[in-house]
Amino acid sequence: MTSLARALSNSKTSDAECLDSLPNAMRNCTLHGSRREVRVLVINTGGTIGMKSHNDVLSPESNAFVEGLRKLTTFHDEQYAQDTAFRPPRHLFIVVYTFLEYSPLLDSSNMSTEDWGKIGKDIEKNYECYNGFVILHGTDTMAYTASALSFMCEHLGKPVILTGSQVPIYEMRSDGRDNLMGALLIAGLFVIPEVCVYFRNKLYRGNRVTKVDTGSFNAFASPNLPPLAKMDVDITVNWDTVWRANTSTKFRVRTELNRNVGLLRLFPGITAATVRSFLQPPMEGVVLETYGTGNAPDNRADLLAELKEATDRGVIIINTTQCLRGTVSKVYATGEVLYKAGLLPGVDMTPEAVLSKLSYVLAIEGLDHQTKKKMMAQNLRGEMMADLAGAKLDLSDSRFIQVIAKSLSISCKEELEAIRDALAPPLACAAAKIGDVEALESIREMGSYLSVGDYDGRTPLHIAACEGHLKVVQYLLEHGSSVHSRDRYGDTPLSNAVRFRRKDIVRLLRKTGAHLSREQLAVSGTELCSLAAHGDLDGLQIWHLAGAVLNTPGYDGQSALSVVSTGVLLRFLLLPYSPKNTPLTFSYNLFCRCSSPIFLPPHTHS
Ligand SMILES: NC(=O)C[C@H](N)C(=O)O
Repeated sequence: MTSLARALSNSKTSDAECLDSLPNAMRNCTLHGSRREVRVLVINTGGTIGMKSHNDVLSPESNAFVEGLRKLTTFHDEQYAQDTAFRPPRHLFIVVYTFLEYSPLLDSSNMSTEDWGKIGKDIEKNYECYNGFVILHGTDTMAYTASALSFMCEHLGKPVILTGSQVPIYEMRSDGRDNLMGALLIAGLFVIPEVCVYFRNKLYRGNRVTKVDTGSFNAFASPNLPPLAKMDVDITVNWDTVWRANTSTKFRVRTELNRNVGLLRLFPGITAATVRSFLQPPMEGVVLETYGTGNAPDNRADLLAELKEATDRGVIIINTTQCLRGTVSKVYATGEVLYKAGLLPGVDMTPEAVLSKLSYVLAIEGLDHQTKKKMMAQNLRGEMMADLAGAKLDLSDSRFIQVIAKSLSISCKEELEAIRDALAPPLACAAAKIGDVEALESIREMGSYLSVGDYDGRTPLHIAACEGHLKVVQYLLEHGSSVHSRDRYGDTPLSNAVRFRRKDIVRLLRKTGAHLSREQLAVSGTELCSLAAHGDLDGLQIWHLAGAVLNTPGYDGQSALSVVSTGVLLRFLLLPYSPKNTPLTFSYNLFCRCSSPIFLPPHTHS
């Protein structure tokens, strides 16, 4: 453990102590200030990836992972860490990652709901400092943790990627190195706002996976949803499948979980007494694993009566299939009896996802029983197939695409889709520029992703933020645009709104969880001093709204507060101020939550 990591694990350590123990590498990294530097927080909870063998059995080894990685040149670029003058060429990315190691490290069989809460809270605490998060975790219960985190993380806008391995990373033949490298790259370079599992070159939605193999490196499957991304020679992200945030609410983690839930697997000959005792209070939510498309014996009145009695009492029972793939539906009389007994269909959810969804929904205070049942039937985080009735895209419905297709003599579906994908981003940007919500809606109806940027990586949200079109910004946020997208200059919609002084948009973006990046905060001191020196109250106000801290020193060590004239200062202090919205200070963000960083060598990203 580094001295800083040790300082961090002591909750009584003051911020000043943390700063004192800051290693040189960390100080250096603040000087790099490259726009191509992305930051990832790795939370190490344990699992085989960091285990060593003692008396022929594997168990987690504390304080060994970081030092082990430092010795691997692919995982740590010492030269970059030391060379403060080095500026990477513009087409290269540097992934700077930091470890937060839990104590004790756990075999994932020892994980509990409290551990899920701790991970969630650590993501929340560090949310603004990092582009993405990697959770090192044992494979045995990874599907449960990934599902639970997917529900606990509300309005998530950044990637949270769980990974681990089947063989410890210290061994000659280990899948851990590839898994960690892939997870770091995706967490750092892609805005995939989901809790995911990365394993064996594939990125899966976390609440869709299940562990299917004890011995293969291909340990996970996502039977009802294709992978979100594949890391072959190229990294291919299936953006059509990626879950969109659809929100203008800030990220938060809900750690309250109801533990009165359970899984019951039906088998021929199960007795009514077994079912009765399982459904006894305090049980509140049950995942019933049934046969095939959700079937149970319809010639067992005793069993069905126990189920009915429990649902009448308010126990929520979800009908899921024992099959690995497929969905629950009302095809057979043996399935219909379960609907009549008050069970809800689990559609195509995995048992892990249903269990954690129940645990999450049942713990939400202030919801009546009916609302909780309704939530269980809703697709909250992409955990189940949406109701597709009427949602099927028919490209020929779109007149615009039809006209273009006709003039190019194109008729096959693939070619039409290619045209749509090529045209949609610039069209959406043009619609955002003129504030045309209806045009954006039509483009979205064609099946296009409104977060895709133009040739400069500028998304419709960047453009609407510059132009000050509040309604468009609101619409885009509610339809999957990410507040964290960065254009080729490293600018975010928030920094654009600040530059063009769009206060109402800055407020909305902040409410949604947008924040200034480390680089923007680092230069904010000088910018604020300049605004203060010119008596530009409006400019100071907008930076303040965006989260800049007014006493951040500029290049000469002076802050805006020391530069500003008294008149302006007094006017400024009259601004409405809510302690809840106070941004974390720069030094707190940057140093006190970080242990010593490790540098990945530059990665070419096409
Ligand atoms: N491959 C693994 O990580 C298995 C280990 N028992 C764990 O879940 O922690």
